[in-house]
Amino acid sequence: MRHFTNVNDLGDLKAALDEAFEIKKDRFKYVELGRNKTLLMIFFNSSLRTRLSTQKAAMNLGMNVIVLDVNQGAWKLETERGVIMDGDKTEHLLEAIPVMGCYCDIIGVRSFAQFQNKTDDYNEVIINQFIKYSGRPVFSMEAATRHPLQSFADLITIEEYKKKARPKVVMTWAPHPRALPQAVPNSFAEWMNATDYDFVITHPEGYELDPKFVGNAKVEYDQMKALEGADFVYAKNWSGYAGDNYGRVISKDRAWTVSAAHMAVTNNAYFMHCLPVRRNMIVTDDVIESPQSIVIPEAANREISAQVVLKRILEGLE
Ligand SMILES: NCCC[C@H](NC(=O)CCC(=O)O)C(=O)O
Ligand SMILES: NC(=O)OP(=O)(O)O
Repeated sequence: MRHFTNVNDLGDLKAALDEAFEIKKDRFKYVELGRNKTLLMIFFNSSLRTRLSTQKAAMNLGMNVIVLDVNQGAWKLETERGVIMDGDKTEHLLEAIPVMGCYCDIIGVRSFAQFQNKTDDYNEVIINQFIKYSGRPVFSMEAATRHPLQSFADLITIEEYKKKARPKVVMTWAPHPRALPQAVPNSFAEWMNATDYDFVITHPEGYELDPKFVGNAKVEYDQMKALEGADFVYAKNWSGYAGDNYGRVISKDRAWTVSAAHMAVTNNAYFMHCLPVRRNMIVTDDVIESPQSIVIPEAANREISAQVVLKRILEGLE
């Protein structure tokens, strides 16, 4: 594997899951693979899980790791071409990217949607410039439209906890005070569509996601109806995608906050969230603290998903 930005880069999901469970049994089996190889992780946005789990995965593979928080200590980067750089931005991404490529073997990039230009966001202009100009394999640590390391960890988690071959998985929108990207729900939908699970998406009207990601999912506007009989409840906030609602908060309706009353109509479902989560906005304290909440094992699987991806990229290095 050269780059990793979406589900298709992984190929056969069954094989990827087998590899994940093999690694989970013995995390240090491939500790020689990354010897003298350097991972550079670049963060344009904050992170707890991605940063720690990806670094741990790289260390399990024997790699060296460098982390750059672009907003803390690096020069301010210009991303648009053709701009007269007479403002506060010191360096252009077009020089910074190939320079960063000189110091490492693999690059991970976190760069959220900026909500200034939907076309740029949905064309993934930032991570695609890293792919084009770094000369290195690049993987997404959450880009503008997808968060594939998260979705892969979510899939591993569902496979570990499911009690039937074809569980009902419901992704529900939940309220949040700020405008959040669509990357996590887009990506989760993309990965769920690559399985044969019974997959349902529920959200208030106006929160329709890009049809490209919704795929064959059933969209149900009645949250309680959607949750009936669910085996997994995957909560997430996202901001509007369609038309003028792009990047906007349309509703903060706390009737959508996942509570015990919501979980009561499910098939004793497991509760999932990628974290960080705003308690009593997205989910009530009692639900996230309940035995059915698997948010911690879900986060733990981020180390495994990252390790499969790094292992495959290392195996593909010339
Ligand atoms: N990678 C996990 C989620 C990251 C991001 N959440 C956030 O920015 C939360 C910010 C806040 O709660 O203020 C998102 O939704 O894509
Ligand atoms: N779930 C996730 O990606 O968390 P961080 O934003 O903390 O990395």
